[in-house]
Amino acid sequence: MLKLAQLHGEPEIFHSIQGEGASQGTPCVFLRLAGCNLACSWCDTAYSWNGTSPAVKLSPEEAAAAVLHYPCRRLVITGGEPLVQQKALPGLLRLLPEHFVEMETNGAILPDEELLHHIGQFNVSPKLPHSGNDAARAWKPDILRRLAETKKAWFKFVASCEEDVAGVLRLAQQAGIPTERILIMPLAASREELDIMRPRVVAWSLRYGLRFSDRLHIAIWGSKKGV
Ligand SMILES: Nc1nc2[nH]cc(C(=O)O)c2c(=O)[nH]1
Ligand code: SF4
Ligand SMILES: [Mg+2]
Repeated sequence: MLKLAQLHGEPEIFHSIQGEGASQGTPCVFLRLAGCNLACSWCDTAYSWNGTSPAVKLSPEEAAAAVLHYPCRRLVITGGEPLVQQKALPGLLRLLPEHFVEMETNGAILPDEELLHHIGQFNVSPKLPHSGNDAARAWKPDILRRLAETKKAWFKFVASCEEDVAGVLRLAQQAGIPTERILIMPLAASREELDIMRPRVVAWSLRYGLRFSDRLHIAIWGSKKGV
């Protein structure tokens, strides 16, 4: 069984454009799993792991049917941290052989070989000290190195100040992350915060030669969930 986040009384599966990262703007079906191995102070999906909204259990067949409801052959598996449930995922992905699958992950759990085979793109978002997590739990250079070696991974870092960006470059080097695979993204939970942060992050992106990622779903829908 898969445990999905619950939103408005339903398992959270929705159709939207990818709001962040290397495939920003692409139509995708999103499936949000419950549970996380970290606890970021600014998490925008805490309801998926902090117990305020109980998870919904779906069989692989039920989850695949809900995904296939949408006329879209690109799937984003997100959370929470989807790799907490990695053993249950091949059963779902075998039922979706025509889908290209992206996974949003915090990069602190290593996907096994079977899952590496199924996932076409990892959107890795390693957590910096400003996330409030214990660094030894959140920053796993060996796992990030392995993900970088797959050549399927992009690394998006949430930045709130210029020191964060300098830190990203230092840490990325330590974890074997190629500079051209890094994106920096504004820390923002609302459209207002995003409007303030976007020009700052763009200026850092130019200064440090790093790719910028917007957060289109926040720009368009604000802090609304399930979009
Ligand atoms: N449109 C849209 N794009 C997203 N990219 C990553 C998301 C996430 O919550 O992981 C997300 C999300 O929740 N919505
Ligand atoms: S890793 Fe992601 S889902 Fe988990 S607490 Fe941090 S932001 Fe939230
Ligand atoms: Mg998110």
